[in-house]
Amino acid sequence: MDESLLAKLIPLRERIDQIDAQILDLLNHRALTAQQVGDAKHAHHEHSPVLRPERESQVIRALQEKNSGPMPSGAISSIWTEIMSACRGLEQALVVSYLGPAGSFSEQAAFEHFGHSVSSLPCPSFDEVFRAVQSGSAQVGMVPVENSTEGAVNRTLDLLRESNVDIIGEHSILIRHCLMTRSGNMDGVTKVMAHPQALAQCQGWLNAHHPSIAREPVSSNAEAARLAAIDPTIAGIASDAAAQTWGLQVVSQGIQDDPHNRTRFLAIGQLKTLPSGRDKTSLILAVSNEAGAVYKMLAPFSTNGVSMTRFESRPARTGDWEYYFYVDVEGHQLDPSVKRALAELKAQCAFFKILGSYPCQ
Ligand SMILES: C=C(O[C@@H]1C=C(C(=O)O)C=C[C@H]1O)C(=O)O
Repeated sequence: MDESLLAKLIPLRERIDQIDAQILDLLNHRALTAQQVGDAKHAHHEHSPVLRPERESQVIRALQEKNSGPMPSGAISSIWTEIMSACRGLEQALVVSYLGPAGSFSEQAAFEHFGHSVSSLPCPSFDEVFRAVQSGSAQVGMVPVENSTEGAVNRTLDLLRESNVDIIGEHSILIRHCLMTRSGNMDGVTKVMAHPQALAQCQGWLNAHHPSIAREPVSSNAEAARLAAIDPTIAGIASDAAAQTWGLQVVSQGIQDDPHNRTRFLAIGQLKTLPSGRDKTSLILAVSNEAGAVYKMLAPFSTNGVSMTRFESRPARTGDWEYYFYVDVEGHQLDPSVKRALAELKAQCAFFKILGSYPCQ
């Protein structure tokens, strides 16, 4: 290296080493303090939850507001997610269930949301993810609920209605699909495998580039990658991370039809999240199949000044054109206006279920 450059770098690197030593000291100081919080919670109530999603959101938002740069706001969020994950991990490793195997987008969402100091429980289906949370073998789970290209993830909607878990957070990620094989080319490939959602998100590209190769749905994209790793006649559609996890070569990158393809995931658990100051409430409603019923059903939101951010319907499977309506509104169920709207809805709806209030991402 150039002598004059080296002369400039040496003191700067020494300064960075000093700063890192200070950060390390502070991190340990923080970890000890978080442990004291844990001890205080435990002394107060043996089963007090270690994870407080609203507190973690408040910590990150407060730092983002305080931040004057040049650290980007997104970096503040990912760095502190990891710091809090490590602090929590000292008290108790949070067990997180999600649709596996390793390398799935659900795994990515789970790590981005809860940090890496967790214990992972990859499951073979969404049903198993819910079951793990409900039985307590996982404290939290991460499931996809909607995609910007393909819409609702119906199985998740049904499981939210059937099971007894709370939504405790949301996390949306950009979904970039890759086509991958063992060899890095498509020679001898007879099947493209992926989760049905991924096949749908890439159908235009597949029609244009590999119209004659059969498409076969499997339980997850990472599962397709796992299968492609043992069979050279299979190409998988999955994430970059899955290609690395399963030792595959990427044939084509970014093959999703929409370059802005995003999936929103929900964090689920068995705990009630308190207001964080910027929250959302999700619920399921149903009314009788009569003229004007849906219009009337929604009136309590507008009369109480509550904004609706999502409205989705699922057939109730009665064969009678009856539906469950999945509604997201701004605010926490403990906020006075939301509370009033919910009380009115509960009194008038044939079906009413609160899925949870949780911090907005
Ligand atoms: C330390 C606490 O417990 C956990 C860890 C947190 C942290 O490291 O900042 C924040 C919230 C909780 O999930 C707390 O409740 O403040």
